[in-house]
Amino acid sequence: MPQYKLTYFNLRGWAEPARQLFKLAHVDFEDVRLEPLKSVENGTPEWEALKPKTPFGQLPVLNVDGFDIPQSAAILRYLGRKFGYAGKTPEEEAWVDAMVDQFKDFVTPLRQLIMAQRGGNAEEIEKVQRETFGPARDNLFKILNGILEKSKSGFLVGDGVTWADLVIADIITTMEKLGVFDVTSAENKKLTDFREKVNSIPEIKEHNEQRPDSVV
Ligand SMILES: N[C@@H](CCC(=O)N[C@@H](CS)C(=O)NCC(=O)O)C(=O)O
Repeated sequence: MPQYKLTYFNLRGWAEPARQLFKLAHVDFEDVRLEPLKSVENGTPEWEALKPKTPFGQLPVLNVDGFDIPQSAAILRYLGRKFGYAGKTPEEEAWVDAMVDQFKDFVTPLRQLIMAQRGGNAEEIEKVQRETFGPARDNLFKILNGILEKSKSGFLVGDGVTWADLVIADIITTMEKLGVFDVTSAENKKLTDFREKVNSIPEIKEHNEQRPDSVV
């Protein structure tokens, strides 16, 4: 069995679905958590020392028997294929990739919202919500709702859970914690039920109950 080491900050962020994949597959890994960044520009001493040694100067990085893999989606695709959570056919694999690519298009507006919330200026938060984050979220939710409507399994792709489900379920949690996803809203019912379905998988449930909590 290879030795896996996943290095990230002490956040859910870009690493959480990979941590969940290890739990789902019952595979041991070293969960290295650095102090969270003080801000995107201002790192921490332990990160400053590690950054130049990482392939792309960012985390997460997965190390497999001494071999480094950067970029969260590459890590997830690699683990998903190895552990059987990447889709059952090349077409399903393509759809898993497409779901996560679609989500990645949403990251810039989401980051703008997080930065505006951190700045604490109510006018700026309202502007980002109205002009960038809100329309991007509505577009993503329309796509996700359409897919879930047609899904026979309740998962996004095929008849079982894939790494795309873990990514999307986790980002719903982040949005809830940021105050921009209302679990009580009827409009959000499909997405709320979807997240519940993913988070009810026994291994995921156990992992989520034991993990350190964070907003992102
Ligand atoms: N596209 C990358 C984004 C990774 C990323 O943004 N990492 C941030 C933390 S969330 C980071 O390492 N920041 C520290 C830095 O850039 O110095 C991925 O998906 O892995």
